[in-house]
Amino acid sequence: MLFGTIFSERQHIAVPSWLQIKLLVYAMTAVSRLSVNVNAVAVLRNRRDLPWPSVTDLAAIALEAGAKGITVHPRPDERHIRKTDVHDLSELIGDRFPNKELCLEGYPSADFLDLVDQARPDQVLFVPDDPNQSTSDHGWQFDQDTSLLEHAIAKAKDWAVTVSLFCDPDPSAPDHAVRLGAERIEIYTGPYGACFDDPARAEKELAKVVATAEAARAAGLGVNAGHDLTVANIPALIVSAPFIREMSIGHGFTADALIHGFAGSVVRFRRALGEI
Ligand SMILES: CC(=O)[C@@H](O)[C@H](O)COP(=O)(O)O
Ligand SMILES: NCC(=O)COP(=O)(O)O
Repeated sequence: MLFGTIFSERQHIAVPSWLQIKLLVYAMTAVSRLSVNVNAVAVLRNRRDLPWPSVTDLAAIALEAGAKGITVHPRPDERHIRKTDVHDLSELIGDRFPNKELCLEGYPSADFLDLVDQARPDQVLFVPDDPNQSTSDHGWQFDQDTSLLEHAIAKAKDWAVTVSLFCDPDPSAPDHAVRLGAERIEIYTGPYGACFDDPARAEKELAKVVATAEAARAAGLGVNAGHDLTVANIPALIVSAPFIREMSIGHGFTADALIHGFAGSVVRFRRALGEI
């Protein structure tokens, strides 16, 4: 059979069998690509002046269950992740999970760069979010943001932190990221994730993400993807771009974990990624 169907709970996308075989080979040799974003755990905790649910305890469960790392996106108003969470997570990973990774996401303000300096995560994702934005919804406009990014990237490099830049699904973006000296990009997958009830549109959005991923790989960048990824929409993406190194997943992961538990959802997402 030339084509198989990548099944998901809500989406079905036909992909050639050779791509599925390629994914299997990658899966057998790769470590996990799943970085669990725990922003939503902090949202829940912050409803009360109480320390539960604990961001670090749930992060530990995810790491123990096989996630590659933890991602957080502290926002200037600390509406979910607080600076103290970042320090606690950095300590957790340093003390108990030295082979796992912490990724910090944020707009490269002086305040955020100070936090990166203090926490020294494995990776930083610079995102062009303004402080009032409810969530991330676009990548960098590279022609406008050059000097801000040059400054931030130079700092992160001094601290030996891997730099990733948040990019729209646009194949021209990776060249800008290379020119600025970034090591990776994270492709914004929100438009793809928003097509959960429209398979035809999902295929079109997926094609843009994959074209961008391929351009990034050709330019020598590591390729990450994130935003609104789910157990349902990951399989078609990973089978089309099996070289993706990391997917950071928060909202969809937490929704899934409310039903299946944090450890159970790590297994479900790793299965969607073809890793187990
Ligand atoms: C960079 C990105 O894609 C975002 O998804 C972000 O990490 C989520 O932020 P919120 O949890 O504040 O919506
Ligand atoms: N970088 C994307 C991320 O960390 C999580 O995004 P989402 O799954 O909460 O949309």
